[in-house]
Amino acid sequence: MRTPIIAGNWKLHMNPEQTVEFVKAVSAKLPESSKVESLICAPAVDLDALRKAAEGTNLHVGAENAYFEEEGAFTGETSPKVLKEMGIQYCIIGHSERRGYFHETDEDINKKAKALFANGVTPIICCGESLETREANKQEEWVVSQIKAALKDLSAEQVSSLVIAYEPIWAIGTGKTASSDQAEEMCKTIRETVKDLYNEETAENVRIQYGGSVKPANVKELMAKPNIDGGLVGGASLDPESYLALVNYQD
Ligand SMILES: O=C[C@H](O)COP(=O)(O)O
Repeated sequence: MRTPIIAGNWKLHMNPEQTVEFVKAVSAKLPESSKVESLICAPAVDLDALRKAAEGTNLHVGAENAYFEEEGAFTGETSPKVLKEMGIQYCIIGHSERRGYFHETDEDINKKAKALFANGVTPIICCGESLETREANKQEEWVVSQIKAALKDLSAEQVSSLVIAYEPIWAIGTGKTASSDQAEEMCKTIRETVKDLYNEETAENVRIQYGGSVKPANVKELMAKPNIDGGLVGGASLDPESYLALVNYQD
């Protein structure tokens, strides 16, 4: 049985003080981790404050990006080894904003996944098509190719434990959510791709999130779909009340 995972992706928002305030506001009302995993992925500059504030609560902590090298002359990058040392459990990789603005390739994302596993941090691997690709009805082949590239040479055990986030680019921050049927259709395709690449057990274990204008008003419908195991939420994760409504969608 897959435990649902609702993750906030704060992007370039929040400072350490706001982070501590946020955790204070949500910590008493988070669901049990066995019921729903509540996660916040924060900017690197907030991670220390977030991890300390979240200690002893049901809030899990993740980063928004990491480099594939552990140390060296790589100005401005974040080390997966240091994430582990800081007690960070998850790290988003391959978000469409990283692919688009920072020119990250499928190969980089595969290297980052391996570096995170080498350091005991669980990757959340993002994939998703542009509006142009969807209008050309090529979304399935696009996403399948991103998944195959990202998972290259990972073991079945590793893939069982990671998280995949399907985020159609046209639905991010636009208020235009994919319909729950569109989201389910692609999450199902992703699970079938994992089954083809590995086996049934791995496909049953891997958790697949949908991201793109997820809000308290639509989370329940999305989470009711059999292949959607969670949400990766931008805007609606910044406000404590809205975040609590998302993670407590079962109530
Ligand atoms: O990682 C989160 C996604 O980019 C979705 O962002 P959004 O919920 O603001 O549309």
